[in-house]
Amino acid sequence: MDKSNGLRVILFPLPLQGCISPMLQLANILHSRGFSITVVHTRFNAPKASSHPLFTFLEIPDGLSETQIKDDPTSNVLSLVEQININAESPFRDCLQKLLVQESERVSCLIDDCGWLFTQSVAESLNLPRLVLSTFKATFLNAYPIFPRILTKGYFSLSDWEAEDSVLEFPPLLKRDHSWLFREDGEKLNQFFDTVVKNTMRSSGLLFMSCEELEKDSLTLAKETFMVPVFAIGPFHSYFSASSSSLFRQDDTCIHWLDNQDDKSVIYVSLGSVVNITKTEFLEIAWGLSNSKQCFLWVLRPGLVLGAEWNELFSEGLLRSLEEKGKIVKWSPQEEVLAHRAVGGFLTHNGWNSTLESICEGVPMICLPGGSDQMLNARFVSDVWRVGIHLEGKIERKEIEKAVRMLMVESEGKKIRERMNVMKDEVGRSVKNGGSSLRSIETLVNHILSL
Ligand SMILES: Cc1cn([C@H]2C[C@H](O)[C@@H](COP(=O)(O)OP(=O)(O)O[C@H]3O[C@H](CO)[C@@H](O)[C@H](O)[C@H]3O)O2)c(=O)[nH]c1=O
Ligand SMILES: C[C@@H](CO)CCNc1ncnc2nc[nH]c12
Repeated sequence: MDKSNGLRVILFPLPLQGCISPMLQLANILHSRGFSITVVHTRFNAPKASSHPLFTFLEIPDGLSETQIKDDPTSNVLSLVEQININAESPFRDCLQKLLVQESERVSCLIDDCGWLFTQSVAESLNLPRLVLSTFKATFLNAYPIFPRILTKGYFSLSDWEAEDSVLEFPPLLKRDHSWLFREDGEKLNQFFDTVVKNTMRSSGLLFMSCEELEKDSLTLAKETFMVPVFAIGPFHSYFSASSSSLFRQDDTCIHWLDNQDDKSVIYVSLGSVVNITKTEFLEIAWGLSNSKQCFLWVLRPGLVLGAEWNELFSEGLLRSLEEKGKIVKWSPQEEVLAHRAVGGFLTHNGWNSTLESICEGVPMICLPGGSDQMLNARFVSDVWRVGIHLEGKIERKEIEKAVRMLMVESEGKKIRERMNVMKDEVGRSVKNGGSSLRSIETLVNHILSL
């Protein structure tokens, strides 16, 4: 670890697993460059301070009641983000004000999630520079300013069969992806995106957990769109594991189970921390996996299936046939799983973190996006990079069985795997000596020092 440079950076993640992990990776990167780190966080989904002894953690109230927390507010991300944006504003302002007075080191800047709507104004009122972290692919954030145009085109109401062709405004998205993109109220989203865009344009810089090897053009476009310095500083998974920021207890028994499986024989199945599926979809996935006759490791997160606690929907017969070939856990150490020699494929919802982790470990994917940026990530994986198979929203046992077999045993799968190996090496170079992300971090550090 480098020695301290006498400066402190304040970080403030959104309280979602997919936002906390990249923020703590950023914390590790900046700490390794000599910055002291304070992480301000809500009580809800508080990161585990004990996993990060090098950083200072400060909790602020978020106004969520015990009943709201018990009902799992992450089941509607936009409502949650709206609610905590209202509740956390004044506690955050108080906390930041106190910090700036009490802190013995000079505070260089605030870096927080693009989903916080009040932090730009708070930082300005305290004369503190603010940088923005987007936990999405840059292509997705670039779509925020053109959202009103997309909205008026009416793609959202198209039904699947009308919508095979691509969207001029937002490649490589297909029109049919749009009905899924945002299942929320368009006007509400419009306002949200508009605020994010305006705040980002007032900020001192924009950070992405991404790299030039993945999206050079989108990064250039982001610079032009938001007119602030842009830094692509990832993917750093092989250096600072995202799993160390896990909010839930990881079931490590799956690693021992993987140890007993053949090389590249297991399909890992996980839909991330917020996506929900219906009971019917859940059973179709279960039968699809079982009928594929391939080994699988399935993260069945409590709360994943709407209206179910955990695995009570399995009949005894189905459970028995699942257990022949599979292992089911509530939460996995995902990066360790993807890095395991026995894992040969990843059936994923294509959250940006999962997508990056899969690329870093060279694991080809089956894409089952659940909405928002996942629709876009999935198109890149299947249609642009061609390192995965898209289920096209068909959560049907036959389709799942077909895709699993195609990826794991057929010659098409072999080609996809070869392309993924090439991509893994390319993207891996970004964080090695002389790589684009390492250079970007150097520029970022100098930028922060100049603020
Ligand atoms: C289910 C499961 C997840 N994880 C980790 C892997 C990832 O680092 C992280 C999940 O992040 P993501 O793959 O981005 O997915 P998710 O939780 O849905 O993330 C949200 O935030 C992401 C980043 O903004 C978005 O790209 C997604 O669309 C959004 O839904 O949690 C585990 O370590 N073990 C697990 O069992
Ligand atoms: C409807 C969503 C757009 O997908 C906006 C609020 N959600 C979010 N806003 C900002 N960062 C996020 N990281 C994960 N979810 C996020």
